[in-house]
Amino acid sequence: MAGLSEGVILIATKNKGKVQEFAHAFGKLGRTVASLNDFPELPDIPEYGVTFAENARTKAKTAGDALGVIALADDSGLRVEALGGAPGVYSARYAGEGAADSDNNAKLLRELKALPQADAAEPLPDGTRLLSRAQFVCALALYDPATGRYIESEGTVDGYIASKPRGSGGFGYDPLFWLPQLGRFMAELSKEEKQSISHRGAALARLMELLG
Ligand SMILES: O=P(O)(O)OP(=O)(O)OP(=O)(O)OC[C@H]1O[C@@H](n2cnc3c(O)ncnc32)[C@H](O)[C@@H]1O
Ligand SMILES: [Mg+2]
Repeated sequence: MAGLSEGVILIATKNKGKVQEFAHAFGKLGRTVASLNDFPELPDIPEYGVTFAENARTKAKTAGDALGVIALADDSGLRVEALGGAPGVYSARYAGEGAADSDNNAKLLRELKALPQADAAEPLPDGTRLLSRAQFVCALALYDPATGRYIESEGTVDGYIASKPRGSGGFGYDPLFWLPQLGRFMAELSKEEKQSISHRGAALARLMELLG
């Protein structure tokens, strides 16, 4: 099994969008990251948890124990008010196991447009509707296999799900997530801007505080 060089931070994820965001955040601190894409021999980690925090702990522990290094895991997703908090912990597989981001986004729009209820806010100037309030959530777990202990944090960001996608940055549901505080879509932000406002950026800042 390939090893991990000294000082490299292991992110227990296979999501390339997350890897890029962590690489950006830790790059500013002079650190590089590795991910589970660098260890294809490790089996997929099942996500049976009913909370983001539970799934984050499972991913960090499984990867950390398997590789014998400190591991940082991220479990995240989207809570949509008009859908009673769905897709929540099922965000990655909303349109089915192995679903692509585009499938999940298409299902989200289908579900929201099928609801009888009124839009959540006035349309944007170009007529794009704001279908529901929504919140991105990110739970982080840092696990040390030497002690069996975790350091955990959580971050959120509030916004709206728009009726049409905009922007080509980020990943996942970013092109549908409109930020009223910026008047822009999450997928229109640079990595730096996204880190400063996102659920992941907030969770990471909190984790750094806890680490002192
Ligand atoms: O479990 P790992 O390997 O980390 O990768 P994953 O993609 O399966 O990640 P999750 O289980 O945490 O599922 C999170 C899903 O929520 C969505 N999501 C999370 N953070 C997001 C973000 O910053 N922007 C857009 N969508 C996000 C995205 O669709 C992810 O697939
Ligand atoms: Mg996952």
